[in-house]
Amino acid sequence: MAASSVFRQGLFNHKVAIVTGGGTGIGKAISAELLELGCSVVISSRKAERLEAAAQEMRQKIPPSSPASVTTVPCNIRSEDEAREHVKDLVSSVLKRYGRIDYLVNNGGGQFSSPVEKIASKGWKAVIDTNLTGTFYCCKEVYTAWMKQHGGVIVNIIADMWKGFPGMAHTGAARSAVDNLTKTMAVEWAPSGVRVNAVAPGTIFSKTAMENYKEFGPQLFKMSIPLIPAKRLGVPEEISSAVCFLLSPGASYISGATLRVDAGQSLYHALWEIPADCRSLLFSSRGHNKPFSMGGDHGHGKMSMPDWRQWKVEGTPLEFTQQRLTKRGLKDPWARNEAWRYSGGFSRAVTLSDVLFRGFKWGFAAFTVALAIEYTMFPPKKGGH
Ligand SMILES: CCCCCCCCC/C=C/C(=O)SCCNC(=O)CCNC(=O)[C@H](O)C(C)(C)COP(=O)(O)OP(=O)(O)OC[C@H]1O[C@@H](n2cnc3c(N)ncnc32)[C@H](O)[C@@H]1OP(=O)(O)O
Ligand SMILES: NC(=O)C1=CN([C@@H]2O[C@H](COP(=O)(O)OP(=O)(O)OC[C@H]3O[C@@H](n4cnc5c(N)ncnc54)[C@H](OP(=O)(O)O)[C@@H]3O)[C@@H](O)[C@H]2O)C=CC1
Repeated sequence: MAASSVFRQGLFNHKVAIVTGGGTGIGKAISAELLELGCSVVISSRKAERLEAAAQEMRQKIPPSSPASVTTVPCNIRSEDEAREHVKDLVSSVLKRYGRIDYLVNNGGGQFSSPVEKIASKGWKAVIDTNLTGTFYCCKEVYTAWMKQHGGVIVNIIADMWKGFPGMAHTGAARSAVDNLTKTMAVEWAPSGVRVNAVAPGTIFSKTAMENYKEFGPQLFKMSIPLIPAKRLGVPEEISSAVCFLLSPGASYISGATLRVDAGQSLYHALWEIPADCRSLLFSSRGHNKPFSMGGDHGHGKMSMPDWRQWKVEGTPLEFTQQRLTKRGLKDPWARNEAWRYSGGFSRAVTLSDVLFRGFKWGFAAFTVALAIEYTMFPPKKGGH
């Protein structure tokens, strides 16, 4: 429940909002703050019991004088053919009950952590269908059924995927797509008086968010702390106030924007660790292509500028690359060609021809100068010998 909103009481009196994933974490904080400001909220997600428990809890905090109410509508936004129908039912039941939809907050979503190479196609689809297609369905349905004629405001919750999302590529791709979708809808739906914005949270602690990552959860959230300029995790209420602002008339001239609510996290380090002895196979052979490791202490937050003097040479590039490719089981001629190319063989060949060319060039120049000197000092006698 929102501690206490910084916004004016009654700001959203008689308005109606749908908040997907409104029964837990960030969605619950958004719903609670909207309720506190007088808005009626429909919370919607897959787990009906958990939704109802959250609604009960929030209901108790609504003052009797407030016009606000909270309702639950179970709905799976994930598109497995019938998802579109689920979303249609959600929207029509809200219109039936309240007769209007002023705000839509697409917060429901999530993912599992996995490196790209380990993501199964079913897992990829699950995350894309939830976060991208589910958001699309909700926006489209709310727009066609209500906002097209009456206006409204949409806020999409995305993520800190600005530098890619190593460890969660599927969600990075989906959220990036929603960032783009936000801009398109902002323009296409402007004539209807619909504003569409997004909020990109940093790492926000909630029990449910942490539990999603099972035993890895506590570690994941703890590991994030040093990588956040504020040196702490965010809390759901800090996302909620940004969402309420974007929904409010205070943001009446803001559309198509994505607000990063991450204490500068997206500008700072990334959680994905690259081993200290990493050697890029694509490193140019011009002078710096030797495999290296960095000496000294180059932990997170400590490395400012690499100290080139600390590079240590470990074998020839070709040896290293061959070892690496053999380890990966790449034994075909293509792999060997690649090994040769990436390890600098190609560049060395280019360098050799360059040296030969220069040799010829300077040799020719020297010969011409020598000839000129000889002709000046010993001009040929007229009339021959
Ligand atoms: C390092 C990072 C730095 C990143 C550092 C980031 C810091 C933290 C930032 C926090 C960001 C947040 O969003 S926190 C919010 C977290 N909350 C959520 O994610 C809640 C919603 N999430 C979910 O419901 C699930 O995660 C999601 C996978 C999307 C859907 O789950 P479901 O149970 O509905 O799906 P299922 O049908 O069981 O699974 C579908 C397929 O997905 C795949 N799948 C599902 N879980 C899987 C798993 N743990 N590992 C592999 N694969 C999995 C399998 O292929 C499944 O098929 P089978 O093989 O057949 O089973
Ligand atoms: N916490 C964080 O650090 C960050 C969170 N986010 C995003 O913010 C949003 C809220 O996350 P947060 O509150 O932290 O975590 P939670 O796990 O608490 O919230 C996720 C919510 O989404 C709902 N949901 C998941 N899948 C579906 C579905 N298919 N249909 C309908 N609802 C669904 C869940 O409810 P149910 O299980 O009942 O369906 C749950 O209420 C998510 O989109 C998350 O990815 C983004 C960046 C960082």
